[in-house]
Amino acid sequence: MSPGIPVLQAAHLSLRLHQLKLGGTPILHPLDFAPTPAAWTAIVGPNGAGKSTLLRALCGLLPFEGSLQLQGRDWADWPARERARQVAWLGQNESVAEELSAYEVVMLGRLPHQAWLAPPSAQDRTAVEQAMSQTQSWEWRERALGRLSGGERQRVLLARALAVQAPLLLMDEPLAHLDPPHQSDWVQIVRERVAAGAAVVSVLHELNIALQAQQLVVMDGGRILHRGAPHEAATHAALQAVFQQRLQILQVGTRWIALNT
Ligand SMILES: Nc1ncnc2c1ncn2[C@@H]1O[C@H](COP(=O)(O)OP(=O)(O)OP(=O)(O)O)[C@@H](O)[C@H]1O
Repeated sequence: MSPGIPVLQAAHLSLRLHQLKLGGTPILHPLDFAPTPAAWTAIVGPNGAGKSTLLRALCGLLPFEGSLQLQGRDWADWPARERARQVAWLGQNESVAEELSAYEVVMLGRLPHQAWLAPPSAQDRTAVEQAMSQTQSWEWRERALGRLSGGERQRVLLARALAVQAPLLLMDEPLAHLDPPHQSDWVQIVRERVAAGAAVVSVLHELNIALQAQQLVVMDGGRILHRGAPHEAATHAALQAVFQQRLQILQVGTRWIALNT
């Protein structure tokens, strides 16, 4: 990564249903977005706010209007394999060949690093083992993905995203199916990635986890309504507004927590 150049920069990015061949309704109104370097950004907002659409557009999975640059270079100008080394993606309800072993699934994260048809290198195997150890999924490495529980499967898919070792990590509802201890482990993994210089962007419904991010992006109606730190009164006000004033945000020790009311 070149210093001073944003890892990802979306300018005037918008998306209408006709770009999905469905009409002309705007799903994302023109917005600018650039994840803070070496930081964790959490995107939050009510159902249908456009969070997943934004994240999917940011990693090139949806057609959009506007500009998207990865490390200062237009998204479309990147060779696909090179780009895949720069951006790791964990989607919602991803379909993956269920008969593959957990190890094989995580190794898919190394494909952008491998020469065509070449066997995995020692470096690939180390990256996979590290990622599976981090998500505590190593012990079921030989089990087929389709024979894992929802939370176990999610930890394998998280390991696949980590195994890419990309400077930008985009995750859509990464905590789905994770129990509270594994949610805390996820936060720890994100902090380690950020300490190593990565930018992490996650869409989260778990506000108490999102309030531990460095930056919150609050969305509603296909727009970004607010960006700010979790301790800022303006961030609390934006959260309360988009969630119909049905939240109380309290400080507990050094942390902020949201209570449903
Ligand atoms: N392919 C599609 N066809 C029709 N409408 C769509 C499509 N994709 C998204 N939408 C609509 O766009 C809006 C934003 O959807 P999106 O999935 O981005 O919301 P979200 O903030 O991630 O919601 P949630 O919290 O419920 O997951 C919603 O109203 C959704 O119904």
